[in-house]
Amino acid sequence: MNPDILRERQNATFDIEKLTNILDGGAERTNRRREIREVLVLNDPDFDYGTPTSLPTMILKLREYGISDPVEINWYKSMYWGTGREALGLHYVMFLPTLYTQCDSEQFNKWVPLIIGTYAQTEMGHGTHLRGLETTATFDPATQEFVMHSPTVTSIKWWPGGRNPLFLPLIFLSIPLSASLFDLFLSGFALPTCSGIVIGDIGPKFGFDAVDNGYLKLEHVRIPRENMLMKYAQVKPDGSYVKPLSSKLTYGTMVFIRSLIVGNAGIVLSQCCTIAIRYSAVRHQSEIRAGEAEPQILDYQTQQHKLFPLLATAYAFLFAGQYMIDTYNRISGDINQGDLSEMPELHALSAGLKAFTTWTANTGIEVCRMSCGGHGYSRSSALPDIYVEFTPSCTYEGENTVMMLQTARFLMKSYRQVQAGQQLSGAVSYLNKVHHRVMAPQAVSSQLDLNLNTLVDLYEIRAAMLVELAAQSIQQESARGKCQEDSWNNSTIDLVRASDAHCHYMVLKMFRDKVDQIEDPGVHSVMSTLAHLYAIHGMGNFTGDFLQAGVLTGAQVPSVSKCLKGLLAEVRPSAVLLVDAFDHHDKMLNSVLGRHDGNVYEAMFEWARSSPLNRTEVHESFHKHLKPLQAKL
Ligand SMILES: CCCCC/C=C\C/C=C\C/C=C\C/C=C\C/C=C\CC/C=C/C(=O)SCCNC(=O)CCNC(=O)[C@H](O)C(C)(C)COP(=O)(O)OP(=O)(O)OC[C@H]1O[C@@H](n2cnc3c(N)ncnc32)[C@H](O)[C@@H]1OP(=O)(O)O
Ligand SMILES: Cc1cc2nc3c(=O)[nH]c(=O)nc-3n(C[C@H](O)[C@H](O)[C@H](O)COP(=O)(O)OP(=O)(O)OC[C@H]3O[C@@H](n4cnc5c(N)ncnc54)[C@H](O)[C@@H]3O)c2cc1C
Repeated sequence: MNPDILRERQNATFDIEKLTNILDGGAERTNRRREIREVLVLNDPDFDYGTPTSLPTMILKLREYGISDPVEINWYKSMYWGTGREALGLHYVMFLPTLYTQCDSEQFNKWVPLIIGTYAQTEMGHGTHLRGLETTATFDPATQEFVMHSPTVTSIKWWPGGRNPLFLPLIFLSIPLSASLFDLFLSGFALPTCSGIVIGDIGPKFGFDAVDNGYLKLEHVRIPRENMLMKYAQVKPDGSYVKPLSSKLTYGTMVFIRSLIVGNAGIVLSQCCTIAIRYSAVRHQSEIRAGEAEPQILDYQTQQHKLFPLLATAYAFLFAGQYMIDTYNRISGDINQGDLSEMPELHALSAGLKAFTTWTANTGIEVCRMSCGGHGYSRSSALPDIYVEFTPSCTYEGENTVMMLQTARFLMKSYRQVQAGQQLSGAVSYLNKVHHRVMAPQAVSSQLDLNLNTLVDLYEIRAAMLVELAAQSIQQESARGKCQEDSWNNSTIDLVRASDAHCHYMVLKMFRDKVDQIEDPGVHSVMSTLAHLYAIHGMGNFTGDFLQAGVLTGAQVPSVSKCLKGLLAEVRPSAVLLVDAFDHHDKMLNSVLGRHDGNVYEAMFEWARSSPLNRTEVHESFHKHLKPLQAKL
């Protein structure tokens, strides 16, 4: 083991295993996750790590081991495939969940055990604006069929992931059927028997290469009436239409996956922090004091400033992900029982946190990569591949700006309810105080009150202020004679800013609540330090907001920076231990720089030597191209 890494792991001030247990949701979950990883994957003789041919093996193994719990499926898949996406991802996180939530019982029993499928909602002309989808579904009572058709080039289904070229069970959305906006259809197209179907691949992408994103053009293709997913809405044999409780129930899968993405952003950021911080502990470069040995780059304050706030953010997002999925499970359970009262709040929370966490993690991956210098640009670091695979999450499952504006819709509606004298509950209850809060500057002291609860309050006031400013912008636009839609559009910069601040407050609040639950003194202390770092770092980035909200004075601004520096130094001794607690296995991280043993240079040389370009002393291209040319010169 590299001596630097060894030294970093001595004198731990907290129990790493206990922190890993907290991240997993308990010691039993940690043990089960490791059992799946060590026994069912790594020690399985059939396991050939992540090669395409192993996809069928993976499916059969999941059945052989009786792994059916969605989270355990994901543990197995992520160990099998490492940090990359894989062809079945969409099947597990969109196709199956849609069948689980939108099939009636007969359809569920008929289809769920049997098929692998994709989710074709987006069209070439519309991804965000679902009411603009053009694919038609016309019911033919004479034959009890729906005629599916792509009337225009822009209506061609575009992007469905995992578009199996041979057999194409897919769920797709078509344009409105009477009062309902969308209905989901399951269409088992076995290509040889279905004319009128044109499918193909949409071509090379920025990444996401393990997933074959395709296109689908339908020319008056007929499918049985029974293929409409009929849990919430039905078309009867006589063509009459039974409306769903809410047209938004069709959007349920998107809410589910957005809820998952919040935790996934935390996982991906934790992977990158593991790589960058372990590497920074073994990389020596330049000098701090003339004549002394080159220091670990982790001892440079700028390196700490790049990485430690991201480390704190990774923990924050992992805890936010736990909260999000718990909230999703609770509210979707109520929805299943017919209680839709919290559906708008679930939509607003999942949409906003999905955008907030993916935007932040996306930027953070690049900071981690660049903090590793040239070796960060090498594929051996895994960081370029992680970035390429993660960055579309800012676009898919709801483009982030659009998602932030969905949250803003909910915030504006809540603000108007407060103005009308209503008492709010839930995540927006802080708006109840928006008119009564004394936003006077804190005590004249130039010292910041570092109590975590106080910091949460400051973020709450900042969010409330920005919500009010956005609402006032809309009111000012209306007062200038703008229609409601133009008043909204002319305020969307403020609206996104308000949603971002709302999400920032929510994430810090969740972090604080999680820290409050931690009983072990050592773990509580180090997590409290990270939560403070997360809060203070945000205050440094958005100082203007806190000054404008009147909760920070000009005299206190220097202490924000001073406090930040102190917290960076406080985290330094525990940095490697904090990434060890994420418990990412070398095989899954697949990074020469992030190895648990820190033996980077030896591994990098071996990695380079294994390159196909190094299979022969002289590359074949010399003999094929250069040598003949030299002979002619
Ligand atoms: C078996 C399970 C296995 C689980 C495994 C466990 C773990 C997995 C681990 C990791 C996985 C993590 C991540 C996964 C990684 C990758 C995922 C894999 C692949 C990704 C492939 C990508 C797929 C896709 O992209 S599918 C297509 C996605 N498309 C969208 O999201 C469309 C976005 N656009 C919209 O949603 C629409 O703009 C809009 C928001 C619906 C707006 O609609 P519209 O009506 O036009 O506008 P509004 O007038 O604004 O809204 C009207 C009204 O409706 C309310 N509303 C809107 N949406 C919803 C909703 N979803 N729910 C509830 N209510 C909604 C809105 O608030 C408004 O209401 P109001 O009028 O009262 O204000
Ligand atoms: C890797 C990948 C995989 C995908 N997999 C699937 C899949 O399996 N199935 C599927 O159905 N789809 C899939 N998609 C498609 C994805 O869901 C859409 O790309 C996404 O919903 C965005 O829609 P769009 O591409 O039409 O972008 P647009 O909505 O055209 O966005 C372009 C720009 O317009 C802005 N904009 C749009 N509307 C508004 C508004 N109301 N207010 C302000 N600004 C706005 C956006 O902010 C953005 O800046 C995938 C996409 C990617 C990248």
